[in-house]
Amino acid sequence: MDDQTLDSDALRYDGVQSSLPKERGMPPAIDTPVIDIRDLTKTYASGFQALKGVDLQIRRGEIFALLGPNGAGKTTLISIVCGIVNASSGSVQADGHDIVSEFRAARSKIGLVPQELSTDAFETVWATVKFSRGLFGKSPDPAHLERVLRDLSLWDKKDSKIMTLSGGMKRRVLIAKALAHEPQILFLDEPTAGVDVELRHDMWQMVRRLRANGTTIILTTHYIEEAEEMADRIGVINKGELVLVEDKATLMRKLGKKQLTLHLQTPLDRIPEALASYPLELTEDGQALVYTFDVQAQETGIAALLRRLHEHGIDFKDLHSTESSLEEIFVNLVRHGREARA
Ligand SMILES: Nc1ncnc2c1ncn2[C@@H]1O[C@H](COP(=O)(O)OP(=O)(O)OP(=O)(O)O)[C@@H](O)[C@H]1O
Repeated sequence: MDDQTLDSDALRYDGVQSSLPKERGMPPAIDTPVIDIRDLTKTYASGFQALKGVDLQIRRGEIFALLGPNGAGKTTLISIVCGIVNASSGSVQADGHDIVSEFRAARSKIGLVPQELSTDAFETVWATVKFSRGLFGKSPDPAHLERVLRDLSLWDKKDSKIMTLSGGMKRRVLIAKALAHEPQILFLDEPTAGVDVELRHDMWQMVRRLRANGTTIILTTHYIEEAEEMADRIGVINKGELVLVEDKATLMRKLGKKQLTLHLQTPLDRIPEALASYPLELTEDGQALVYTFDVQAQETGIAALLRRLHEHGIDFKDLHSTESSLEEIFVNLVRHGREARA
């Protein structure tokens, strides 16, 4: 380990902020990005361009969710940061270390939980996590490994061969392996794809615990629910381009729409002409009017709409409002991206 690594570890645990410049041999400021990706491109040998100039800065200690449809480039991006795939151009720094010229230092900061367990079927759980720690040149620390296995409810399986474990337990082993060398940054590639609800919640809990201890978490997911539940910030990637990066709350406020549903006293068979200028929809059974409005807008138009309804003798017996979910926001973003390119 070099001095800078030691210093930045100390800095993290003390929680001391420093803005002293790096050139003077001081550790990087705590608010410098823990992962700094600049203009990253990847063209595979087939000629396929999987990443088209991605810029992304991950903040220290955050949970960042990378969302994107199949083939968007999520795994490619993670694989480059973890040194599994070479970038075609651009640069990546992990905790101040260039992932190419300072590979070992950069990689030792990172834990990667891949989508699938490929080897180790004949190894015991204990042997495989011990081996993973050793790979990064860390001195043995059975107490740390025990903590990790206990946290993941794997302690009583420590002497079992991996091939004898259930799918969910194998997933936990992947996480234990990634945590064995105490990384500051943890990548989870589709952590809960195909796992049951209980394991998914266990994983969410574990992720929160790790974050509380200062670990930065980057997860890719197809499950919008997961991003909505877990993430501090969300990045959406589509066809190799980062379409947006935003605080989750801001994203939901900015792009979210609200809908007001008015349940009518008397069903309508169509929306009256006089209300045609309003963004109103009549439900199929004619029992309710749905009004969509922008959460951001200063004037929602609700008061005027209600007055108009009253003037036209349309009474309602009940009303309720709903907010669009992250899922709707995501689908819209990806769809609009496609339309813009078409
Ligand atoms: N070794 C390779 N050679 C050529 N093309 C590849 C290679 N690996 C990935 N690709 C292509 O690059 C694109 C991005 O793949 P990637 O695995 O990064 O997507 P993803 O967002 O992780 O998808 P998923 O959600 O399905 O896992 C896809 O079109 C894929 O077919």
